[in-house]
Amino acid sequence: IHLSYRPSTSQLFLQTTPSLHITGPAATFARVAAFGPQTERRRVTGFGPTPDAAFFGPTTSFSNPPPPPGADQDPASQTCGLAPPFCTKSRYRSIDGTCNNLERPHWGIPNTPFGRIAPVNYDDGVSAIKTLSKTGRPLPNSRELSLQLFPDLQIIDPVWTLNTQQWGQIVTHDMALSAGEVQAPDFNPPNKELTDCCDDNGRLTFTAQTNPSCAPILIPRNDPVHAPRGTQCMNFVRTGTTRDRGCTPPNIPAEQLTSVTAFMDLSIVYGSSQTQANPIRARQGGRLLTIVRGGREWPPQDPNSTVICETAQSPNEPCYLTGDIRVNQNPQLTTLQVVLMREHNRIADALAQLNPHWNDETIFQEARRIHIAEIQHINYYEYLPILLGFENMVKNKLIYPGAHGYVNDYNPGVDPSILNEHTTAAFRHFHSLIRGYLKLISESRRAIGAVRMSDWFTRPQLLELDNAFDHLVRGLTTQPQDFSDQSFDSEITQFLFKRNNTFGGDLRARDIQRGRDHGLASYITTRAACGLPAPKTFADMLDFISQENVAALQNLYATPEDVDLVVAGSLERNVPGAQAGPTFLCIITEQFYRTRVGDRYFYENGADPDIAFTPSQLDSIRKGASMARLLCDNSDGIQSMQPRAFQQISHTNELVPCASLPAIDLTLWQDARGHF
Ligand code: HEM
Ligand SMILES: [Ca+2]
Repeated sequence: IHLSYRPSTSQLFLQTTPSLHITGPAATFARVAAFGPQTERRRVTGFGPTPDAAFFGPTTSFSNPPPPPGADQDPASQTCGLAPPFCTKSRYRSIDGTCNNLERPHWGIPNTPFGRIAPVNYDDGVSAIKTLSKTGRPLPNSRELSLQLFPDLQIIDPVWTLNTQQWGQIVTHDMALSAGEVQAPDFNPPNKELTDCCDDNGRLTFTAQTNPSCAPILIPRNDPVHAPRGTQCMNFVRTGTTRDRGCTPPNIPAEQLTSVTAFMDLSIVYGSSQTQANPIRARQGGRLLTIVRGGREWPPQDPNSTVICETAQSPNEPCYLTGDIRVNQNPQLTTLQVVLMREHNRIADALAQLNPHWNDETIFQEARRIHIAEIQHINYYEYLPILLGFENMVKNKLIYPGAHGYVNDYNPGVDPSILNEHTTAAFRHFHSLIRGYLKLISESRRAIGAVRMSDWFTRPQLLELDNAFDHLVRGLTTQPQDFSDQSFDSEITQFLFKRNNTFGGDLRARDIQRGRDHGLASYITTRAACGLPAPKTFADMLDFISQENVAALQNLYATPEDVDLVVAGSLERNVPGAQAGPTFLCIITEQFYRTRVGDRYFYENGADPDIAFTPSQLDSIRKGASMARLLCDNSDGIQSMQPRAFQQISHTNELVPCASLPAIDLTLWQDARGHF
């Protein structure tokens, strides 16, 4: 993990990157910064009274475990053999995130490992998937845990819309993609032969024995859905690691690699590499490439459509190409991706009007930069407070409400990499918010129909049928999301990617299995890493988990030390004002702190005048960026929206005409002085 963020690594980059050669005090700083999280001791502090007093106790500090012997000789393990990039200062972010951190140009880029706050936990200490209890017996089966602990209770959220749930998947896809997951159609194109550990009929294959990446989820004998049908397994392929790529010595634990930029930089729109970025640009007017059908703009067709959209009934059916391979996974996700693509082009068209002398590249980069700022603002000031609690965000310096002018909190010593605990455990808790049936809502906000999610996995054609696009957008902002609790919708626990079968996969079982695949530390160890009281017995867990759930855990696990983070984290009572328990809240808060202060291009940062927005531009982004306006501006013909679009319509959040909603004033980007 961060083990090689050490002086040796730092010297490597400093020596091979002439433009960054630093001497004197700055060099000392670079060496210290090279220790990354080890020197950057960060404190997460709590808010308000809660059942878990300790979370609100003095501090939590994240320091990484000491590097194992030999780690110091291995600077390449961080970049997995990639040559350190040569950085020149640029007004714009690179597409792949390189050189965001000028001292650590590879921080936050694709094909680097996730970070961790707690030590690895593999069966063999270095890479084998966790299967064994401390007692030596097998751990409880992932599917069994899903069935026993995460039923479909359909308890709906009284305040927040489905848009809150769905935007979460957008935020996630911007930040992480566990690499080498080749089984699901939503990820890299599958190489079926190599990765079919369990075939389409639910039978274990020969590959399951020959491919060490196979870790199929076995169907328990008492499975009410799959056992009667004779299903043996669900496919599961392990995530690619530093060891798979041969860039870690045998005594260093494997770390999973990510495929996208860690930065909140709309890599889902613009791609995480030049190879992804090139085919989606129009190379004209700074626009993204679109196809016009039915008088509306849609993303271009994925050349690999028969693989990516495998449920499509003909190769001519729409299957979109965007910056993210998962775009076609479910209709609501695709809806928001189309909104974002159109928003780029809307901004680009306005800039082109205002600045006829700008070329394609300038318009593209300026539009991208404004778009990213807008989404960062929505994420930090409108979306995240719903999940993390406003007070918590203020106290932990994730937001500065009421700030005028810049917030110069960029810290080059903070590694913006995504924490494994965040992407593999904590943020997946919000799979609990998913609703299986998506309402289609008219302009007068009446339900005119509903679609079943599992009928439309990897089939984005739905968006273009009978004006469904607007109906889906209004559905997102009208239908309540599911409550944040231990209930997971059966559309994702019994029917995930079911294709033409009656039943399908189980996302919760996959979350649990993935946690073991990634060698996540146990629930107890992770609590300790967060500075929360670590239960020693099952009874100790009663302080933050209900009696029924503790009893169920005790029934399933041989010892408290075996309890998975993914499992017990989702059983903790929510912290008041937040949508997760103390452990997940700690992890997610830490993540979004790093994502903010580890991003040199964060929109509120004004330290570098070549990068910063002008104070009036920043002011306009703060006043004009909103989820409501974003949806209004980029739907086909929606006329009205409630101002707080993550929140249900109510007498304090009534529908208003779209045109009356505040907007970013793009005339502030008119280049009168030839400045840009
Ligand atoms: C709307 C329907 C959704 C579906 C069908 C879905 C499906 C999936 C699937 C299949 C995976 C990979 C599972 C694995 O094999 O490990 C995944 C990963 C993940 N999902 Fe979801 N998801 C949905 C929504 C969400 C939402 C709303 C959130 C959070 C707010 C979320 C957060 C995550 C995260 C953090 C990961 C791990 C990403 C990575 O590291 O690769 N998902 N999801
Ligand atoms: Ca990104």
